Amino acid sequence: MATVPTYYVKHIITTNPKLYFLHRVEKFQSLACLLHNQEQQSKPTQLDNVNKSSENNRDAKVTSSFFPKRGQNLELVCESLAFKGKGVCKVEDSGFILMCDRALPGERFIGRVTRRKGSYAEVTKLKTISPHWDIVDAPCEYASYCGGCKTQNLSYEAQLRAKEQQVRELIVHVGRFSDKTPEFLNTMKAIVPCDEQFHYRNKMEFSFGSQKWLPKNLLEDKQEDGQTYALGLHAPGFFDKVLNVNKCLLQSKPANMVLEAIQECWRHPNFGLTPYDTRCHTGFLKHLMLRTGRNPDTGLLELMVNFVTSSYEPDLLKPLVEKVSVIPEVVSIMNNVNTSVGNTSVGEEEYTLYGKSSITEMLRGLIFKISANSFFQTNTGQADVLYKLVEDCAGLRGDGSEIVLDLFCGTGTIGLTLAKRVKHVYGYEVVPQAISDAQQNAKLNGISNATFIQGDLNKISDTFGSDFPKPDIVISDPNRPGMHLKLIKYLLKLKAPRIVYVSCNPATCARDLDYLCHGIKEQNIKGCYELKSIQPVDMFPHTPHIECICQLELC
Ligand SMILES: C[S@@+](CC[C@H](N)C(=O)[O-])C[C@H]1O[C@@H](n2cnc3c(N)ncnc32)[C@H](O)[C@@H]1O
Repeated sequence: MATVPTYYVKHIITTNPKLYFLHRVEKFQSLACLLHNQEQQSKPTQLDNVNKSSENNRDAKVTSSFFPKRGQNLELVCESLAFKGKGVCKVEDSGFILMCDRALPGERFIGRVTRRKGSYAEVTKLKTISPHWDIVDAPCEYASYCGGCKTQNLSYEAQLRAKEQQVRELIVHVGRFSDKTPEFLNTMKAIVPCDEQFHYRNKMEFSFGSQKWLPKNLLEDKQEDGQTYALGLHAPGFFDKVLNVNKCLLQSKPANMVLEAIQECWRHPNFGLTPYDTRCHTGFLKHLMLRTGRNPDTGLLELMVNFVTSSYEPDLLKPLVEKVSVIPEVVSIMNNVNTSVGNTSVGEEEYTLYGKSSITEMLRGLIFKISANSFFQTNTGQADVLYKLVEDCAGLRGDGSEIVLDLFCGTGTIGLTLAKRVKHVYGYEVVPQAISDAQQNAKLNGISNATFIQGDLNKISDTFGSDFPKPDIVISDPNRPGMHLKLIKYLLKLKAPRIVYVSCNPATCARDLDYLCHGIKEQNIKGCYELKSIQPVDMFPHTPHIECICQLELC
């Protein structure tokens, strides 16, 4: 029988959060079984007791292997946070793992098993018996049911601890780095907190929907207005239901003024505006994207409002444009027209309805132009901190002699912030618009030693690298799936003296670090890097996202 190579399985597992979790759970499971077998088999377990008292219990002889069953109610304690901020609960003795959305470390609660997935099960929280450790009041009225800020009622210090612990576990279990050596203490740095824990997002995308969503306990009180149309955030797990939101504490104050102004008027019957219905593909308004930047001359906030619609009908948008253009910070109103049935906000056509077609932002002393669809780090303040750390890890000599290869360069931000201290920067990126923004950003800042090339780094050929000199430093900042194996192999062959790996997914990051440092055994490829440091950075308080900067040096 043909076997699938382990490196391939590992690559797939860490790219897919669900599979990754399963894999991790299986590791815990085997450990738990091992420990369990060493214990006295006759000892009654808490698990047995729960089974016996359960209404669903058919037979007192039911063994732990049949546990838990779908629909069963259990009393659980959350131990830690895992992927996507889900709470991890273990059944005492058996170590069976249950995952519960919105359960926080230390919380004792009653949960109902909704799905059993092989070696772990999913649970829905029914009732909290005693709250989690480090409980705080969530300032946002939607925090307990909006999918965005899952940990707003966990103290910020506890959020940081949980994130740091996740990175550490991944580096040890997936990356195969030992945390038992004295060097590990120096390698694994403490997480860098975010100074601004609210109003830090410079971009928010809200959706218009024809079906307002409310959690069950609020249905009776709040749907008296008879309104079914909503503008807000997608209900967790639903592509067609929208939680109506009048204010989001993660975005800037002027962005909230725009949201409120639109909420006040868009349903007015005289305007004839309809939300796009994602099931029957009718309706006009799809998304409202709000981007906040800063004017480089005055330092004042400036806002772009982008309406994503299913067709181009500027007259229909006129009342909304009039309403928001009076807000002093609004300097750009755009219309992206997206005729596809998909949920994306990038339009096939783009129109300027008011003011300019882009806004600006400042980062590490440079000015960046941001258009409606260009990628830009969503937390500007913390991006400044992140880029400073990247520069430190790059360890530039500063004599203008080095070559930097900036992989997944987006609009060129990292490479451009390093350009003044190096000989040349070569940036690679798949999105053509981002490349053109990067070139304009270089011009805007008077930088002539940066070249940006459009290309797909998942599809590199054997000739990749022939059009630039061997780099001294490689910066790699991929999106969540991490680096493709082809790119890893290229880097192992290239042997640049230093790699700075910036990651927004610690699972794929740990996997890629394992390849670069320990090699790919099945392919007889040796690793040739040493992990010098791994620095988690909190870019997004109250959410499960974690950024990491890793410094690697050629052995
Ligand atoms: C996390 S962002 C980093 C952007 C940039 N370094 C920054 O800090 O603003 C990842 C970037 O990788 C790009 N990207 C994703 N897949 C890619 C691929 N296969 N080839 C090249 N670029 C890709 C995305 O378009 C995005 O701009």
